[in-house]
Amino acid sequence: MSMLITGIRELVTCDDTVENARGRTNADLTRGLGVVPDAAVVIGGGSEDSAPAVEWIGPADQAPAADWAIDLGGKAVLPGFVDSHAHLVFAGDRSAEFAARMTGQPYDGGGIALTMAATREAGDAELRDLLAKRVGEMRSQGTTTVEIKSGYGLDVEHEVRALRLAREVTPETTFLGAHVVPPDRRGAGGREAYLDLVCGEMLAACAPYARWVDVFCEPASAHAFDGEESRRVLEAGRDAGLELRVHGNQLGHGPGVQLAVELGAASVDHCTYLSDEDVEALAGSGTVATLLPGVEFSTRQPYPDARRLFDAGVDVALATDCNPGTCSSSSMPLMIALAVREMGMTPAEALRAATVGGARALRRDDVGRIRVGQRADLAVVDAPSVLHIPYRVGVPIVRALEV
Ligand SMILES: N=CN[C@@H](CCC(=O)O)C(=O)O
Ligand SMILES: [Zn+2]
Repeated sequence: MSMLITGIRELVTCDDTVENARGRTNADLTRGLGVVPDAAVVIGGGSEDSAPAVEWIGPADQAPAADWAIDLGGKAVLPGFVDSHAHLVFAGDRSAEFAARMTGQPYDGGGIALTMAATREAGDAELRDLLAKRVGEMRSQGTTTVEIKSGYGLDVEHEVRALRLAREVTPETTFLGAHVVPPDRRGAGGREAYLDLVCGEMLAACAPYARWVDVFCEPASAHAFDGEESRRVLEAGRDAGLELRVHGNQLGHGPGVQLAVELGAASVDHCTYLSDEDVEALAGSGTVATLLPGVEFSTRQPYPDARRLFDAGVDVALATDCNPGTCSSSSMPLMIALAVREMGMTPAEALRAATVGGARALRRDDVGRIRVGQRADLAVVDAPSVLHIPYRVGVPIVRALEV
């Protein structure tokens, strides 16, 4: 079965091989997005084993026939967002912590223990329901690929459970046993013993359910891990066959970025505090800098300067980091608006960072662009141009197209 989609006023492909159509409204402002104006797309295939794929893209007046057709009536279409950083397997409520921060309380990672307790307490069915609700919330805002981390179980049984549940909804699962040292392990020698567990029994039990290993590398937090501890976790994960990602430089300057680059991590996420050496290291590397503006919004930390990264030639992605502590929003459109308003990105840069940038951060080339042969993961904007995404901030105008 094939489906023809017409009535696409602006098709944003994020494909560098598609030359941005010139001489039309907003041509300069959407440069780099590979725009096809007044376009049509044909989607085909799709079975139990394979996702529907894009079969044809082009001007609507040249579109081939298909088994059935829908007319979007003049909307914009773009690749579904790739949210490459999220923590969705958790229970409990930390809205009071957010409220306290708004009146000056700093964030230090200490609240993770509260979520750990609530998550361990929750049954599988409750966690599965919460997870499904959060993934649904993301789809309803245009996200079609999401990475999900463990990190609120912090013992073997509950870390495995988190990854098993996450695996039910995405192949992009990340083992984050090294999120913080859990409170019951913080006595003398407990820290070392916890790291032994993370790099030994816990990793062995979690690896079958994970693609990635991650670590909260943050010497500024007493709860998280310093450079040497983080290196140990990442190397153990790599030896177990996992690929690497890092939480780095969130609360202060630190070794996270340099370590991620040295070990060839796919992405280092947060990058709130960057030295010139960090930017230089990222620029010459295969490591993406993933910015998480919802965290700066929700912790009142300073927004990093994305311009500095783009000017240095760093690969940049945008993600939500949706989690109960530092960013409770699952909205990629909000991240785009914040990146434009607060981080110095142009709308086109932010849209690329949220699509093809996220795909790079996950080392995926089948998502993040609209291209013949790729997955038909499309998002529809209830407006004639994608520029409306940051412009109409807070208004739910983007959704994943169900095909
Ligand atoms: N920084 C570490 N982990 C999460 C926050 C976790 C929490 O506070 O619950 C983050 O990415 O910001
Ligand atoms: Zn995170």
